[in-house]
Amino acid sequence: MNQPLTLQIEHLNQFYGARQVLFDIDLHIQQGMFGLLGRNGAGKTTLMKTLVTLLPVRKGEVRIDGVLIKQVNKIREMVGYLPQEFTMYGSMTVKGAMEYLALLSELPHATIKRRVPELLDKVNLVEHQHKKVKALSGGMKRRLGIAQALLHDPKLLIVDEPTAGLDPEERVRFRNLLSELAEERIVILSTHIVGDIEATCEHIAIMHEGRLLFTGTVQQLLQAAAGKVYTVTVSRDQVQLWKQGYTVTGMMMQGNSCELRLLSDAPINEAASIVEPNIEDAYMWQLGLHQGG
Ligand SMILES: Nc1ncnc2c1ncn2[C@@H]1O[C@H](COP(=O)(O)OP(=O)(O)OP(=O)(O)O)[C@@H](O)[C@H]1O
Repeated sequence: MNQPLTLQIEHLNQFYGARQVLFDIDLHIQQGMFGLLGRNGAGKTTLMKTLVTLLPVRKGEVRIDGVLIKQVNKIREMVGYLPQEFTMYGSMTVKGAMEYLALLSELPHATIKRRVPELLDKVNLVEHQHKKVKALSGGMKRRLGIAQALLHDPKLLIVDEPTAGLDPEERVRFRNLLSELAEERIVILSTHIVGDIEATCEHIAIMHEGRLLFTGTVQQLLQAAAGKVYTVTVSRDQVQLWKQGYTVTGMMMQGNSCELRLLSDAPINEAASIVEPNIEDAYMWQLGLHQGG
């Protein structure tokens, strides 16, 4: 009865007019939290919009829990979406806006009465429910965004760049909320912030220029960069030279010298030490592989 949820994306190509922006995307995602990492313009939003049926699939196949994405009405009942630029009725109260959206989603009255308070509680906004939406902080607005995306209890929740502009405390709180929600559904978190992924996702994909560069676990990503990350101390005036020769992932100035953290496929020199990759190094390593660096 309780089969694990799956999202299957096969040979997905996506276009804006004649311009192709996604190339042969193959992804199988299971229940839990999944991180989609990539620079601005990598194609993350396009993929998210495709999954929530805002863009039609012209080439390839997508199934959510076995249901083909072409069954738009069915799919819309299964997905919840918090877009990057999320705005809500600013002069309504938090509770009022939720109820209004629930009405627009044609939820039955009895369900609205039960679910709106439940969701406000889940996202920790009960004490702010009578405030106007425009008076909420950035973090609270995002949490309200999540609450509205959960109104119809979706099996797949998609959150696009949710922590941009949040302070560190709000960011942690928001990530924890997503982890909780992923206990009973698939949550896809799209971000260019490596730390968001590291803290929450076991499985990840890296996108670059419309293609998947990597899919696997965070552990596998780190493993792929093992033995490729070095630290070396150089004098300040040599820093530029080193930056031209290597991908530098960290710099720490110490008086007249500087400790560089850098990526290299081959040993550098006796003074350089190999260190454990962190996720940022590992991400940069994948980008470098793609660019032939
Ligand atoms: N409506 C559109 N029409 C034409 N091209 C578009 C459109 N939206 C996005 N693109 C292009 O598609 C590519 C992928 O953009 P997309 O927004 O999916 O990337 P992203 O990884 O989500 O980046 P960001 O975080 O900046 O939104 C980019 O080259 C972008 O310029």
